[in-house]
Amino acid sequence: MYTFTSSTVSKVVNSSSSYASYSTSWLALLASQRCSISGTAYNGCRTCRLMSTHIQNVAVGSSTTTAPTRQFNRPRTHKPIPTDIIGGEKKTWEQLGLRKSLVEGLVRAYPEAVAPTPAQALFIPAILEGRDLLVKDDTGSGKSFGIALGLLGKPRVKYVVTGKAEERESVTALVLVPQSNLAIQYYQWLTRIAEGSILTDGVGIDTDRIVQRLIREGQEHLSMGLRKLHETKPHILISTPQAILDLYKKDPDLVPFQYLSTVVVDEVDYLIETVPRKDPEKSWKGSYDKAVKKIRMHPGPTRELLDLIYVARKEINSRAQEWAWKQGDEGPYRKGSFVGSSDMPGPQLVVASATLRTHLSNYLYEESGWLNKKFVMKVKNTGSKPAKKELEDEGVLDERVREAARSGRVKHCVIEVSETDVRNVEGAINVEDDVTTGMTEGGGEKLEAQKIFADLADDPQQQDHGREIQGGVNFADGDLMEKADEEWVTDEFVERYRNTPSPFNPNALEAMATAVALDVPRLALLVIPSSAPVFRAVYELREMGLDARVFDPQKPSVGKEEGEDPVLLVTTMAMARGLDLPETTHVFSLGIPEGPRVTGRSIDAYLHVSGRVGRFGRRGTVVTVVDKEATETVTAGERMKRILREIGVAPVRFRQFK
Ligand SMILES: Nc1ncnc2c1ncn2[C@@H]1O[C@H](COP(=O)(O)OP(=O)(O)OP(=O)(O)O)[C@@H](O)[C@H]1O
Repeated sequence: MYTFTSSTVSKVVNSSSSYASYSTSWLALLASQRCSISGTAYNGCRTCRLMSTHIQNVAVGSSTTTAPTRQFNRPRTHKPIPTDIIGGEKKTWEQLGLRKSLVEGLVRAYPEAVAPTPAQALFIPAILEGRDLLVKDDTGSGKSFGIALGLLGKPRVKYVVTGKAEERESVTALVLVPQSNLAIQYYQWLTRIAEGSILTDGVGIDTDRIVQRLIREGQEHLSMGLRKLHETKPHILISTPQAILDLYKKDPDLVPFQYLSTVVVDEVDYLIETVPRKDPEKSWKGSYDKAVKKIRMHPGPTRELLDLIYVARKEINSRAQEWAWKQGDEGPYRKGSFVGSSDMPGPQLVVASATLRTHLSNYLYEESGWLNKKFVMKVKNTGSKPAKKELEDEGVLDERVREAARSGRVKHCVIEVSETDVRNVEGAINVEDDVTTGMTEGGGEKLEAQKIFADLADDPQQQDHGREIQGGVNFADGDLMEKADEEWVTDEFVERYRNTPSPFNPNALEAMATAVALDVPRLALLVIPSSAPVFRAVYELREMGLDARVFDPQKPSVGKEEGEDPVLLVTTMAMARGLDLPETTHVFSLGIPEGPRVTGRSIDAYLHVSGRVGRFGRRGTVVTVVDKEATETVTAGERMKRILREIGVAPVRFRQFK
């Protein structure tokens, strides 16, 4: 499907003149090894010589040799090499290989982090060892936090400038994230831990030497981050793939890829799009082909960047694969071969997400060419869930999902709204008050839902919210956002919003506002579609009397006192990925995330949205508000029930509604 080897190299190389130095280091490495394919010395192997000529040619911009291109549908003959590892032993932080001062810093900054989770106990040593890693575990289980710790535990990369005696520091680890909120979160964790450990070390702190972020935040351009990066090279650089690509094209020496020790791709399934393989005989093959073609034409910045960083690995993996197809199992991976040993060129690659579907895993292992296949570890769900298939065979799935809904820490509610009615989706199960959700904990006053609706209905201003435009029309706040201050709202905003129809369904907003007023003790999060205007949503919710605010990761703790009005933070699906807001008890979603159809994508999207609560053993409530009007035979409520069933739970009744 996705061809790599020479075409990628040429593409990559043509876009950058500094590729030459990068490929030279790889060639030196190649020359010092025996060929893994022919088994002869590198210089005596025809394939190696061909390859090196090819790489040298493309490095100077004159690709003449064509390396073999992999065909997507060739049979896979080699055995899968990585082993899945589930769970791990209980260990202390020190036993994982983290140095004492770092652990002291961690415990000082995060006293609750007394011990690593089973998954962290597995992947932190693997990070320190330099293994490639695929980490898939529940939302809020500590993946990103553990990865950040592992990176802090790695030795600093230094290099000697040719002709000079001095050593220079280079960026050791590059953390790629989809958006600025997650970058800020990483940054905050890392600086807090580093500050704690430096206190222990008894030396001053230069945060810029430890971590920097290079990312566009709001209206801020990259220039500030670039200035810092020019002055000091951090141990860990957090950025987006696009920002690093832009930087590489402009100034490839600022973050030289050949010195990187680790590349982390967090929320990998968001950053790299893949599609499930389909049976060529089936009728929907056409749509699959179309999707594949689209990805080939627009591979996206993450693929582009990783192709660039792992260009040498791609060539080696590709040749090894070719060899395997010709020779049968294992050949290129045999003992003593440098393919797949820790000597493989390129930095360690760590990818993580709560949702890592098989097609993405397959792509990473079999097609991307980025992984060091013999030195890779897969750490997956440490919570044990029975396979859905097994449950279905036994005919117990429904009972199991109902039980999971009753006993789970997170309650999933689905509310259907129409012009005249707001009610729980049919079949939502009742749970005891004390196990519900934090609904009663320190909570807001118990108001009657009907009363609030009556109030809203009486308010002529609320009735004015137009219904002409609904769902997903983006009234980009554009220029106005620039002027938004702490309080976010200016007269200009108000003026514009008053005079334009709302893109939101007013019934859904009202129902949600009511649920917040009735049930949220202090802090909740509203996640709206990525294309929807956040400021507008905040404006409308404020008009309804809620303390709604645009989510700002720089001040996530709202710090309201008990008894005060709850705060509702508003953000988009894209900006919510990976966010950790421990104080949040409720998350609201307007409509089916990535809906309206039930697909792997919408199920994963729901998992990420709902995963903003119930993190690290906490409890929480997820409320999805959908439109009752059935535009098709299946209502949105029924679709949401299907999504919940897919993730192993049933809807729970939101008790203040019918
Ligand atoms: N070993 C630990 N002990 C106590 N708290 C921890 C530990 N590891 C992580 N945490 C806390 O767990 C919370 C969730 O961590 P993190 O954001 O890394 O989860 P995640 O698995 O990456 O979630 P998502 O999939 O949503 O991105 C954070 O508040 C973090 O401080």
